[in-house]
Amino acid sequence: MIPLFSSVTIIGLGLIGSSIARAIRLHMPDVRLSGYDASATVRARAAELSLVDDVAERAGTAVRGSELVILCVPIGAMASVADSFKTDLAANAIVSDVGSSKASVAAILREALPGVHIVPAHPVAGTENSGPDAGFSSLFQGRWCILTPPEGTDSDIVDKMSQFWRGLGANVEIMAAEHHDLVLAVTSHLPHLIAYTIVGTAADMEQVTRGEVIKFSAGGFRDFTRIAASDPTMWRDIFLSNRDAVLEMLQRFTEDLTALQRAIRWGDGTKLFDLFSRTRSIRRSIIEQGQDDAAADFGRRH
Ligand SMILES: NC(=O)c1ccc[n+]([C@@H]2O[C@H](COP(=O)([O-])OP(=O)(O)OC[C@H]3O[C@@H](n4cnc5c(N)ncnc54)[C@H](O)[C@@H]3O)[C@@H](O)[C@H]2O)c1
Ligand SMILES: O=C(O)C(=O)C[C@]1(C(=O)O)C=C[C@@H](O)C=C1
Repeated sequence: MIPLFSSVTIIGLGLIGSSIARAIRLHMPDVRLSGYDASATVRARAAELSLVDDVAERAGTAVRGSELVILCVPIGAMASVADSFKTDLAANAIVSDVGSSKASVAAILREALPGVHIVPAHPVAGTENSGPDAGFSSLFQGRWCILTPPEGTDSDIVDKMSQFWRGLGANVEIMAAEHHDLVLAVTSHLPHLIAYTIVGTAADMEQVTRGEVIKFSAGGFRDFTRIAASDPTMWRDIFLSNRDAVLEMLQRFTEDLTALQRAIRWGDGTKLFDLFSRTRSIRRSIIEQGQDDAAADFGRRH
């Protein structure tokens, strides 16, 4: 296969950046990889792990001569990072990112990098862990990567980015950034908000329950604590950047929760049973589609 890119730069060498680097090494071994991270500790660790061929001391040095630059930093850092390397970008370089919300990141990149080919992406794969040691090469295997190219993007460039993600093992879907943000608000952002809330509430209850919440945590609560252990910076930025879609979904959710509260208060067992049966079948169809936790479980174990 003709290599899609001869050189790729990864800015931000944490969970996602280091997983992309590892997957490129595995599936596209001829690609010249360079990287940069704002943290000197992460840069040193990336060099120790040989995640990339060159760990630069500046973002501008890392992107020089690169055909593809992927921003793997928290959403709140996208604008300043893009600004820091814009004068060093090669002509015709493609810039992409992996941010978990898309419309606001696309606007930030468009403004910071006028005239540059920008193809925002979101690999819908991850774990609650962060940093260069948390990444693994199979993270994207069989997972979705959603591309949200702005209208008018050259179709050859979109095809190239689709092939790139397929090359890393992902399935690719293309959609509008606003639609992505609405879908992910319900499938990813709201579940995280619920997990953060319930773990916070339980922690606040510790005095009343004499420490027994943590002591007897098993099953349901334990699953929530995994999600609620996710990176605070990353999730703060997701909620601030996808505010409108999250608030809309939260409104719907609150209404549904109130309906369940009524069902419990009035002893409406049929309503509860019907909902729980419907949700059980949703879980089963997710498993049948092969979208279970296999990749994330692998990452947690290794
Ligand atoms: N964690 C997930 O499950 C997941 C999944 C898909 C997409 N994402 C998105 O990927 C991005 C990165 O998330 P992650 O989980 O890899 O986080 P991470 O904390 O593991 O890594 C982020 C890295 O970016 C570096 N960084 C921060 N500011 C920087 C700057 N200004 N310049 C250069 N480096 C900087 C940090 O030092 C860190 O090493 C986020 O935008 C997030 O929304 C995360
Ligand atoms: O499995 C997890 O730990 C995740 O939360 C991963 C998850 C998700 O919600 O599915 C989190 C945020 C990303 O943008 C993509 C994936």
